[in-house]
Amino acid sequence: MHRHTIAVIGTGYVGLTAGACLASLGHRVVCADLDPVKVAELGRGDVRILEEGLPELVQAGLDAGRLRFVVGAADAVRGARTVFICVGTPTGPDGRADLTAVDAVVEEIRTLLEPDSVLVTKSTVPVGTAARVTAALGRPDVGVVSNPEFLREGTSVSDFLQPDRVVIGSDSPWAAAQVAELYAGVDAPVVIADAASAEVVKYAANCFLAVKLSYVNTLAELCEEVGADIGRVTTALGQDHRIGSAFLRPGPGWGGSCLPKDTRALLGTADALGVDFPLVRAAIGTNAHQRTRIADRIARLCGDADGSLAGVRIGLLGLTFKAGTDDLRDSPALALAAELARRGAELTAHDPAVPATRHTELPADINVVDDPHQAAKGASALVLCTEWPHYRGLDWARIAADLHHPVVVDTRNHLDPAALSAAGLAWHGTGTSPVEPAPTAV
Ligand SMILES: NC(=O)c1ccc[n+]([C@@H]2O[C@H](COP(=O)([O-])OP(=O)(O)OC[C@H]3O[C@@H](n4cnc5c(N)ncnc54)[C@H](O)[C@@H]3O)[C@@H](O)[C@H]2O)c1
Ligand SMILES: O=c1ccn([C@@H]2O[C@H](COP(=O)(O)OP(=O)(O)O[C@H]3O[C@H](CO)[C@@H](O)[C@H](O)[C@H]3O)[C@@H](O)[C@H]2O)c(=O)[nH]1
Repeated sequence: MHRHTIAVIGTGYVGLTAGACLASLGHRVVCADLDPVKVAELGRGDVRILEEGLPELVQAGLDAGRLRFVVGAADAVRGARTVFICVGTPTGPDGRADLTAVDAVVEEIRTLLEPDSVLVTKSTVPVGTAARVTAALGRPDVGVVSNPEFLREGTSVSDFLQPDRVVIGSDSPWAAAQVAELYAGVDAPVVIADAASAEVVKYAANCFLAVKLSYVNTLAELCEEVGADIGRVTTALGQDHRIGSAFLRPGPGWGGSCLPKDTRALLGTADALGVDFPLVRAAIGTNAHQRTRIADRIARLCGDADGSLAGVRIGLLGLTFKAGTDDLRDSPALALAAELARRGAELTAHDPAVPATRHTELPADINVVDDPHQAAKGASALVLCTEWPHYRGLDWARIAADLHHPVVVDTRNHLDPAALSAAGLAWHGTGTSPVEPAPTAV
């Protein structure tokens, strides 16, 4: 395998994972970020994000002398044959992806790129960006490639090294081939496409997943109305290989740094092109409906008939957008918390990845505690928002004694209803019938 010299610009979830994984494949990688504190920490092997296996991989890269961290893109691109842009592309004021950071990197390195090198966008960027980058570069010798990233937070390393596929899009076949070579050590199909198709694939995948989840969440609502069980429905549904069993778990809605912003961005692109995409719009609307639906349910259980929760104390288990990550961006738990607070609830929350010291990142009306049992103390309901595995093993008898009302709302059907019932708690799952406290327990 050829060993390449690579620059990675941006050391967030994607850049740091890509940098460390590419180094583990034998390449020499220089990662750049704007934040000097982060660069110094990473240079010491100090990884501040929660990603399984990433600290070890970064340390191994540093020890082998194959991974370095520098401040600023300019320093990183010197001597690099391939440069990956991995900076953020958040939602802009019009709903479309804001390309300010991508444009800034291109402007910064335009004249510094090595002759005949390749510039790759790994950031999620709207269709047309490769053409825009090519025009801004003004460097006919430099190949421009779209190589969208499909990793999930929490499992970023294994997703990067064992992906379902690698997508490489370019209008320059030599540049696509050069990027494909970097993945020689990865056992996955490589899809070579034109740049526009590669850019579309990324949004197509995330929006499909969002549609699938909104579909499931509405099915769950339907199941509640008719007395069916969403677990049984999705098991049978997923056995149809045309549908697949992944991504069928109902919950408080889909969140995170990608699905919400990428659905908005695809709609923005479609709108700008005069293409109506009602499916994606409906998926977003259905997702926003989940917080209202769950808050209505909580209000029925321990608030007023009019939906108010004035002065009602609620305990929340989980704040991150899913288990296994410390990321709070667009978390459905926070959306639900905001809705509950709007109705007057007093909130105490626990999350293993959000110690009380991170309270400054949260709305002031959420009291963060470091012990899940504390979240239950004096609350009228305990609401599970994030599926952290250890929540299954909580001391339910103690929680039953501490709760003001013995009610647990499990938005993800993560807990064991029998264990809760035996401890004297009512379990209210999603898309299924509630389980009342066992008569012997009360
Ligand atoms: N987070 C994910 O799971 C995921 C997965 C696939 C794709 N993506 C996409 O990848 C991109 C990055 O996402 P992320 O979650 O890693 O973002 P992030 O916000 O965690 O990290 C971005 C990093 O880029 C740095 N940066 C910004 N401008 C820079 C510049 N001019 N020079 C050097 N560094 C700069 C920032 O300081 C930050 O550290 C986005 O487009 C996102 O949509 C994210
Ligand atoms: O059955 C499921 C699966 C997921 N979710 C929720 O859906 C959201 C997104 O989950 P996931 O896709 O695992 O999170 P991300 O890490 O944001 O990954 C998505 O977004 C990334 C950024 O674009 C892509 O690279 C990934 O392929 C894509 O899965 C979270 O709130 C999950 O709790 C459910 O409610 N039920």
